[in-house]
Amino acid sequence: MSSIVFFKYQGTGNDFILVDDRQGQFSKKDTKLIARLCDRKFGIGADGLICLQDHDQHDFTMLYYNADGRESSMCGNGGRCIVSFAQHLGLVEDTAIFEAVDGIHHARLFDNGQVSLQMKDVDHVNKVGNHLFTDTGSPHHVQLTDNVEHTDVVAMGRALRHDLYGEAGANINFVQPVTAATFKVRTYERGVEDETLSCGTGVTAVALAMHASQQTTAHEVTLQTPGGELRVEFDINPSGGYHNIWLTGAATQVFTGSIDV
Ligand SMILES: N[C@@H](CCC[C@H](N)C(=O)O)C(=O)O
Repeated sequence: MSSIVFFKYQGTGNDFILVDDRQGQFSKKDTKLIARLCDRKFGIGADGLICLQDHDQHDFTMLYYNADGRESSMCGNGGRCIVSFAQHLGLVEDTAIFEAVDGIHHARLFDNGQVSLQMKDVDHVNKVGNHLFTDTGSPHHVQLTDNVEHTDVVAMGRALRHDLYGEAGANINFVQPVTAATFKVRTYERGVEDETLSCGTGVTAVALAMHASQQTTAHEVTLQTPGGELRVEFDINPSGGYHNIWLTGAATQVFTGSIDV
């Protein structure tokens, strides 16, 4: 039997197991192991697992795995958490540059525990029937609803995730406008196959989709999720699309430990 040292983080309630894999010893191909570590009854419990690895030019590399144990696309809240973890390890001070599956990310850390993460540029927000779709590092369906609190996010999310997007799936966001620049959001995440308390790439998609569909004219949007508040700022490309997109919110270490495997 061996043991794994881990660090548990959460970013607006989206929770992750962080592993310092600079020695390259973690079994990254072991889907069953990662799923078991993320299991809330048989493991540590988390929406995903993130490995921090060395990078030859930048501060570190981020590898992201969903709770089902499979490597996936970008995780915005996880990106904010790994930046905070890198500061904890002494790898960065108040800024960071790292590589993730969707490219290079810049980040800023603030004394109040907030972390801002620059997201990849977004060229298109597509309107399809009664919803919008965009890719902010991960694929997101965005759908307006009159009452997000009473929306059956799990049942509707699960159905749409498969019916509209097939095997690969997408994350499904339900949105309710609150003010001219504030929206309530609940997200069903593929790979977790459940609602999570917030989703960073999800609220980024919502902010851009609300702007693209004229639900807001603001370039700084507040997103209220069940796990807390996030802010998304962006600039508009003259030819369409968005750049200089920043996601900001808290990222906190919850506990550390080791687990026998
Ligand atoms: N929670 C994440 C998104 C993680 C990836 C997603 N589940 C997928 O597979 O597309 C976030 O904060 O962005």
